[in-house]
Amino acid sequence: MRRISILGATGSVGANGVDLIRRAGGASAYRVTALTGGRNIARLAEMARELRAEVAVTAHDELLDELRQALAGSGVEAAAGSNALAEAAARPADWTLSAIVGAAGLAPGLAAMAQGGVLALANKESLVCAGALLRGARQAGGATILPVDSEHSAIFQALGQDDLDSVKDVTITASGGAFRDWPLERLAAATVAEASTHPNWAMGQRITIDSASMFNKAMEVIEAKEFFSLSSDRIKVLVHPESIIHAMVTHHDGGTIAHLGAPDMRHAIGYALNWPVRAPLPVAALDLAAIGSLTFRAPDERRWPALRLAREVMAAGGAAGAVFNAAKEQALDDFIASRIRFTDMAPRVEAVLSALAAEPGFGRDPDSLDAVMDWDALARRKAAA
Ligand SMILES: NC(=O)C1=CN([C@@H]2O[C@H](COP(=O)(O)OP(=O)(O)OC[C@H]3O[C@@H](n4cnc5c(N)ncnc54)[C@H](OP(=O)(O)O)[C@@H]3O)[C@@H](O)[C@H]2O)C=CC1
Ligand SMILES: CC(=O)[C@@H](O)[C@H](O)COP(=O)(O)O
Ligand SMILES: [Mn+2]
Repeated sequence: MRRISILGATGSVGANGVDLIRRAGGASAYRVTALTGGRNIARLAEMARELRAEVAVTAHDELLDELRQALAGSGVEAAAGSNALAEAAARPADWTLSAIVGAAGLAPGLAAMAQGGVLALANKESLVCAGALLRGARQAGGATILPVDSEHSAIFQALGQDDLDSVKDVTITASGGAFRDWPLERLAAATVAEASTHPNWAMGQRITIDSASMFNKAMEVIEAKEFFSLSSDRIKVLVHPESIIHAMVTHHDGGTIAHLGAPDMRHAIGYALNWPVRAPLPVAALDLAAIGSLTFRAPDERRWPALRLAREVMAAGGAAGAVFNAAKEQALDDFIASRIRFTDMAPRVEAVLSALAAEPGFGRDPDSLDAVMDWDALARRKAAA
């Protein structure tokens, strides 16, 4: 029986993964090694009981007793804290869904890679802050990384067996998020509630706000560079309000292959779960006649300065990705806590990048998890200040 683990099971991507496992037969179809979560102990315990997980882990030490009580009599081990998270991720599993939000997903993701198997990667922050480390782990441990971010899954699927040398460029689409059509002068007053709605996708709050600021797309451009080893000039962004086309691959022969689908993450997660086989999934087929038309616009960098920052990060290389991600996470925390305005986030991240560019070693790829987390901590402190 295939062994699986889901890191971040209680979140939006994680719960979609659990839904697919449940529909495939749950504990009678898969042996569930580890399920992890954060603060949502009731949900974590319920999932772990249902799927008869070997271990359930909360990231928070202080919630261990609550998790133990919720799992009493179930036979599921309970554990807590960041070390326990990495230890659970390191237990043998053939397939691990990396769906923790933020740089907190990096250490458990690397631990899962070290034990081999497939890492189905939704946690884009890992590739943004530690692309070189993940590539190294892929080579060293014999692990396979499959993309779960919808655009990267779309590129992967559109590429098929084609050689990257035949590819002129790839295009990642962006919905434009909550404020796509707002007048620019209104953006400074955008509230957290307004930024936390998405026109097409149901997702966690953080990525939803990142969609509105376009930091999500900025991260995805860097993710595409790291995942597919493409240079920045071969990765384009196109605003596509309907979120039906997720990505396109354009070849030197003039052909463009697009990947289309309903905005439902169970497609990308299920594709990675069943890869290399295409199994049926509970995802609605497209009715293009009902949709009628698909529209496109060029991205406006005045509205979305994060896109320009992504290009600068890719040009800088080295620790820039780790600094960019951490400064963005801190700026997002500050926006959510109403300490800064929506429009303050990009200038804050840009200021941190400029300030830390002068630090020794900034131009070198961080060569260990500790080195990445040192840059991460420094960037957060700078952004908070
Ligand atoms: N949502 C989506 O459709 C998509 C998401 N992604 C990416 O997937 C990842 C997950 O996103 P999403 O599911 O929306 O996020 P959610 O906020 O919905 O879920 C995040 C998960 O991570 C857990 N978590 C939060 N903080 C920590 C921490 N410090 N340590 C360990 N675990 C933690 C949460 O636990 P708890 O809730 O119990 O506190 C939850 O299980 C992100 O990297 C995102 O960018 C990519 C493409 C699409
Ligand atoms: C589902 C997914 O992959 C998200 O990253 C999505 O793409 C967000 O939508 P935006 O296009 O608005 O960033
Ligand atoms: Mn995406």
